[in-house]
Amino acid sequence: MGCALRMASSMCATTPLSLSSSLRTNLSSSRTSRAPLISLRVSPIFQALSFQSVRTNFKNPISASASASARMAGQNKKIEKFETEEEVAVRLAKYTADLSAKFVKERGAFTVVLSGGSLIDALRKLAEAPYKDSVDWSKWHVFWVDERVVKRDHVDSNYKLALDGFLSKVPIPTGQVYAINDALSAEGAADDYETCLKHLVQRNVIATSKTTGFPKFDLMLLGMGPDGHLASLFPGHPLVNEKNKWVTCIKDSPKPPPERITFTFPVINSAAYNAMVVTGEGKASAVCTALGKSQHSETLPAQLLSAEDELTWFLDKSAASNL
Ligand SMILES: O=C1O[C@H](COP(=O)(O)O)[C@@H](O)[C@H](O)[C@H]1O
Repeated sequence: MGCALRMASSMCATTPLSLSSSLRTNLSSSRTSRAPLISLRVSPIFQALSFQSVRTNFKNPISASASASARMAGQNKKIEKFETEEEVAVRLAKYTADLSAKFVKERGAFTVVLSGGSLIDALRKLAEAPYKDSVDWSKWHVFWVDERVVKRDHVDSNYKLALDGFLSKVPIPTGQVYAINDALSAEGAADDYETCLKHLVQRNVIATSKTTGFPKFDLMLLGMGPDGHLASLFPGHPLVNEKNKWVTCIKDSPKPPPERITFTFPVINSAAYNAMVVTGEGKASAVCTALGKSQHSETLPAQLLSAEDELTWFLDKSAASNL
């Protein structure tokens, strides 16, 4: 695709600058929409990347005709159903681009949280025309709702997945992609990421929820496993009940790899907009339970998902087949 990625920062895992100074470095360096390569010694959490645009052809950008949208009574929860996964991807691109425009207009920045897994492929249309050129990528700040404790170039890395499938195709400033520090232990990486978020909240890059006091990301783009897990919050695991921490770690994930870090529910549910994107028949049963249409012996994490402004479930026909 002619897409070039250059690792730009000098990683400083052993002797990082203080977070506040590394943050200053990155925020100031990211004021230009195409940030130059940075060769400062910065905390690895503020990894700097450089992206080169690619050209793609994309016809018939919006065809959400098969969408059946239903707002659930009395809740800020919507379900949008589509015939195919392709239509989900088309709709998700427009939905995300529209929210980007809204938040850039309202607050001059757009804070977007990515998950790993199938979500990244579902974002593919956003890196194509018309959005590739119409979205103000310079205002995007990108975070991860969960990450595996592996090196960033490891096949299991959610960062690598997003980089290869989406981030390397759009010109988001290098200092605004907040990868997790892959040189730290699970506990260390979770603490480091939470500290990073706190600095960005202080600077109002990330908003704060007036209701909960937790960070209020503009949009989280989430996926759900067939077992009903989201982020790295798994059914029956005590982390599902965490009430205080923003970011925590799990060392016994039932889905490999076992060590991960994850946002907690107070942070996830404080997001302005949460988009849960689910496709495929293998998830139909969990979708049914998560949306309260069937019972399960234990509460699935996906059942606990909400949002401050609006939660939308984007489903293809297969995922919605038990509803
Ligand atoms: O392990 C993970 O799984 C979930 C779901 O992945 P999917 O491939 O079934 O969509 C994902 O959302 C999460 O970020 C990831 O770490």
